[in-house]
Amino acid sequence: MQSLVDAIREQGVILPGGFLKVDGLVNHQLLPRLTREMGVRFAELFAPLQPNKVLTIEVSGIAPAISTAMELNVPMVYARKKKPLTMKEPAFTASSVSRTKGGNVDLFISSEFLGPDDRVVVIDDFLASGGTLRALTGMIELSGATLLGLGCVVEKQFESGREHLADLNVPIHTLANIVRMSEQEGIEVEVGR
Ligand SMILES: O=P(O)(O)OC[C@H]1O[C@H](OP(=O)(O)OP(=O)(O)O)[C@H](O)[C@@H]1O
Ligand SMILES: O=c1[nH]c(=O)c2nc[nH]c2[nH]1
Repeated sequence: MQSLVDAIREQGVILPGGFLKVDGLVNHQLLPRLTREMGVRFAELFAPLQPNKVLTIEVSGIAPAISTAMELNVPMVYARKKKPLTMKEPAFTASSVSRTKGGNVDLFISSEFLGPDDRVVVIDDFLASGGTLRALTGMIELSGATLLGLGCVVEKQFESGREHLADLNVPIHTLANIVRMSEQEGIEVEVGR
């Protein structure tokens, strides 16, 4: 998605520890036109698989996921990082690591909203190590739903998440790909794959 690549070139900041700050478009402030375009692109890529649900994880996955779900006209469910008292049992759970906040997080999805009839596309903001997507796909498996594909707004190719998830045997689509980045050479970003 060229508009996203341009925005990352303009606004992306490299932080210590291999983090890319794109708070002005993905992780703090959201830009309606850009977010809508993300959904349109993901919907084009995944519609042929006939999903009936989009799954993501709070918090930064929600915007691209709802944009995609609106285009596909299917419900969007997000995994919660704290179990609310309104959540009906049984809930599917998994553990993942919060990359930006540090530490382990427990994830919860109610069996009310994910089950064997669901054909699911997972959308998130970043594909880095792939750990978060692994946790989400584990919950899909527990629920008996079918995983159709994975979509992320930004891929950090140098963290090899795509390779780590290859055994899932589903299409992985990203909208912008960070090939490499360093404080000396800057951000090398290309249209996703
Ligand atoms: O591929 P991985 O190595 O798992 O990294 C990607 C994950 O890291 C971030 O989550 P985080 O909990 O840090 O942030 P958020 O609360 O903004 O969603 C991001 O939102 C992805 O979910
Ligand atoms: O804002 C972010 N920047 C990153 O580099 C990153 N990697 C995983 N999750 C991330 N979130």
